Amino acid sequence: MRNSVEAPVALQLKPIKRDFNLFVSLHPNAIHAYGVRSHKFEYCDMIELIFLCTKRRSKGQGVLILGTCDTGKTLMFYKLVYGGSKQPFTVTSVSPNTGDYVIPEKSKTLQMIDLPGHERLRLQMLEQKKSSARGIIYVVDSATIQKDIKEAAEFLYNILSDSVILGNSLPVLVACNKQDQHLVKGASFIEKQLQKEINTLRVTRSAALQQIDSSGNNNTFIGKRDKDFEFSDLKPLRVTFTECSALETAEGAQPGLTGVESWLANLI
Ligand SMILES: Nc1nc2c(ncn2[C@@H]2O[C@H](COP(=O)(O)OP(=O)(O)OP(=O)(O)O)[C@@H](O)[C@H]2O)c(=O)[nH]1
Repeated sequence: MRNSVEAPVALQLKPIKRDFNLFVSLHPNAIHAYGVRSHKFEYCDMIELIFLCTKRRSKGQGVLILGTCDTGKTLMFYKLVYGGSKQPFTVTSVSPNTGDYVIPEKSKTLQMIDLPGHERLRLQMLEQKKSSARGIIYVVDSATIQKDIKEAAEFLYNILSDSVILGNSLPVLVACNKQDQHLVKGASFIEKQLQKEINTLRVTRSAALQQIDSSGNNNTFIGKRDKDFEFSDLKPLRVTFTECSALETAEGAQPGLTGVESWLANLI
């Protein structure tokens, strides 16, 4: 994880001695970190305090495109990175694809990273790339989601319970792809189904882990303990849903990737 720290201008200050009350009034959030270890506030405390005040949440430029197999991640990647100029014939990915996406009208660039959906590779690849991420697009196939709900929910659960992703509050967009097909499920239906499945998963996963760790301490329970799981319970991590279609059809079918592009525009 990269932490960017602003230039410690206060290092140029002369060593000072101040009482604890002044320290508290300078930085109330740091009381917990310092406690009442010392009633004197020294030069080295000042340096630590400056660090605490200027430390920023790590933010990479990468946007991970994740999902199970054949949901349309690679096609989406090509559409975003190369626009309409390249409509590739995609095959099952075994390694990441990376390329730049320039946000229209902002002249800012995000690095799109399409990761393989194969179950043997996806967690390992996520592990390698997660710390450089600024956001995650989780792609589901809206035509087959009912049949594949367990696998789709399980991978999403792994993502949402990851300590780095939770710790960095990475925004997650669930892209309900292939909306150009007939009889597909809409975003709100998919959201409810995923919530239901994750609700079950978090109980079974926690129970399994409690058998291993009798202390009962594990970080895999996401959401609130006293109610059914809802994505909104993960705040400050934001999970949003959009309907999209990565495939360009002859009629230029809607919704295309409009929802994905407006979400990307708000990432920077
Ligand atoms: N109808 C339709 N087909 C799509 C859409 N997006 C992708 N596809 C098709 O779905 C199939 C799988 O697409 P990929 O982009 O290779 O899927 P992937 O998620 O990268 O698959 P893996 O590499 O196995 O993880 C291809 O035949 C695509 O043409 C879409 O929006 N609509």
